[in-house]
Amino acid sequence: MKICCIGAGYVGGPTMAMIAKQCPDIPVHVVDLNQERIDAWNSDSLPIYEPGLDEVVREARGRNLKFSTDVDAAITEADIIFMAVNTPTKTFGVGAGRAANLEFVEKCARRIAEVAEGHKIVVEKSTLPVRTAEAIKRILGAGASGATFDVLSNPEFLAEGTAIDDLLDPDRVLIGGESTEAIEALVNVYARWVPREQILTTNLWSSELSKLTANAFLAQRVSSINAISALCEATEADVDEVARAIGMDSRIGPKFLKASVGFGGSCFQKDILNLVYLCEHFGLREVAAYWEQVVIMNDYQKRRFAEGICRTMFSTVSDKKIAVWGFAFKKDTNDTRESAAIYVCRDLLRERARLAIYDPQVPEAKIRADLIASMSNLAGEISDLDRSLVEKNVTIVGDGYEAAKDAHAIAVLTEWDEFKTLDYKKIYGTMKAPAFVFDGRNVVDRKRLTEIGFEVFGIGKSGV
Ligand SMILES: NC(=O)C1=CN([C@@H]2O[C@H](COP(=O)(O)OP(=O)(O)OC[C@H]3O[C@@H](n4cnc5c(N)ncnc54)[C@H](O)[C@@H]3O)[C@@H](O)[C@H]2O)C=CC1
Ligand SMILES: O=C(O)[C@H]1O[C@H](OP(=O)(O)OP(=O)(O)OC[C@H]2O[C@@H](n3ccc(=O)[nH]c3=O)[C@H](O)[C@@H]2O)[C@H](O)[C@@H](O)[C@@H]1O
Repeated sequence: MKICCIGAGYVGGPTMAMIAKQCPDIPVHVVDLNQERIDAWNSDSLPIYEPGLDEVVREARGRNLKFSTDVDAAITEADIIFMAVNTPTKTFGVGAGRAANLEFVEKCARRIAEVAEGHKIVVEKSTLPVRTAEAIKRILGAGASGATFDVLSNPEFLAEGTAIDDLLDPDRVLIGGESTEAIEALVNVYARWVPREQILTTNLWSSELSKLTANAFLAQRVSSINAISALCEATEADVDEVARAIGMDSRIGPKFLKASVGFGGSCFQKDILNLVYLCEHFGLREVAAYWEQVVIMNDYQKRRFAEGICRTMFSTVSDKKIAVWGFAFKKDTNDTRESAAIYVCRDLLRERARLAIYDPQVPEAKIRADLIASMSNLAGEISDLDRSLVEKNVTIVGDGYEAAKDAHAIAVLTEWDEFKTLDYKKIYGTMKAPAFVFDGRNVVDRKRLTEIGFEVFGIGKSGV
């Protein structure tokens, strides 16, 4: 048995590294069109930051884990082919801004149809709209090579920052398909380390839809607690106390109730918008509107945070220095896709603030590229004014202290652990007074900081 995976990104890389680690006798070949990414996977500096990933890759790479750009060879050799390519929101044509762009998945399927021989199991690892497998089966079936295929859906539930633990000890593995033999072949791979009762098998469509539904439910919890955070701020209730009180109800549960500046990441928004598009496609207008509200609430939360900063700082942040702590969409990742920080920074820049941004993992070029992109229109155009705001009003610095020096305010946008243990007395001494802290993640010790002299505003805490 041999495995290949097309797409060496945040999902393809870690999932295949884990399979290779747990199944030393199965050769695993991960391929990508992006040479730079493959080179990084073959180096000591992996393309993604993920706690524990280095060790897993180091153990398996060179033994039974290989990274290359030779897509055709990988397809030809493999018995099981995973497709873990990106499925971003469409930015053009019908469904722009909502539907998933299936171009990359379709290209994979066409390549497989062209070069495969014999029998292959093709696994949808990417997150896809329900009934995509129907299209994939047709594309594979139209190939001239005479190869035969089974298509399975095996969505991935790992979260960034905890990917290795999630892969090692998943709540469940989900496999949807039509052929019992194909399902069994994939079950046997995961069963090397995941207890059988946690490997769920379903029909293809339930599996595809379960992935979108899981992300929609998770994001809905964040939007729900964020909606309540606004009410807390108006009523002197404390959102962490409310979350704790409701989370102790075993029917609600305590996880995913952390109020924040808004959820980010490559998937929540795109998957919900995709769900909304699907519902509209099937004429389910009320269902579409229900789920869309989760994204609308998230946009409101990001906007509300930036507006709160301006309002609190005497209604102007123009020419004021604001330290931005954290740019990744959550801690323990270098991923910035859809990070709330991008939109908060954009709004502050448009108010002419000067930003000193620090993130322990995100490189300067990435931060600047994200800010430029956030100011561009759909055609990718950016006004001279917006470009000069990113060029002149943004500096990227090496730590939280440097960011806060001479600043009027600190905005905490990612919950990196290091922000809990900084020397706040020292920081206070270097800032302009009154020194504001806007904690978008509720990570700082409000009481201590207030005693030092800071004016602290949190999410769902009375104040901002
Ligand atoms: N990022 C995450 O934490 C999770 C993502 N997912 C889903 O997994 C899928 C992949 O996501 P990411 O890994 O984050 O994306 P990514 O953008 O990090 O990686 C995708 C990779 O596929 C490559 N690629 C695209 N077309 C190709 C082709 N025709 N041949 C070879 N390589 C090709 C790209 O060069 C890129 O390196 C998406 O559908 C996403 O929704 C699911 C669970 C978690
Ligand atoms: O399909 C995907 O891509 C993945 O999306 C999420 O994983 P991820 O986006 O990596 O990270 P999460 O931990 O879910 O956080 C998402 C966002 O919500 C925010 N969040 C999360 C939890 C919470 O209580 N409050 C909150 O604001 C985080 O800060 C982050 O910005 C899901 O948790 C994974 O199960 C799924 O596989």
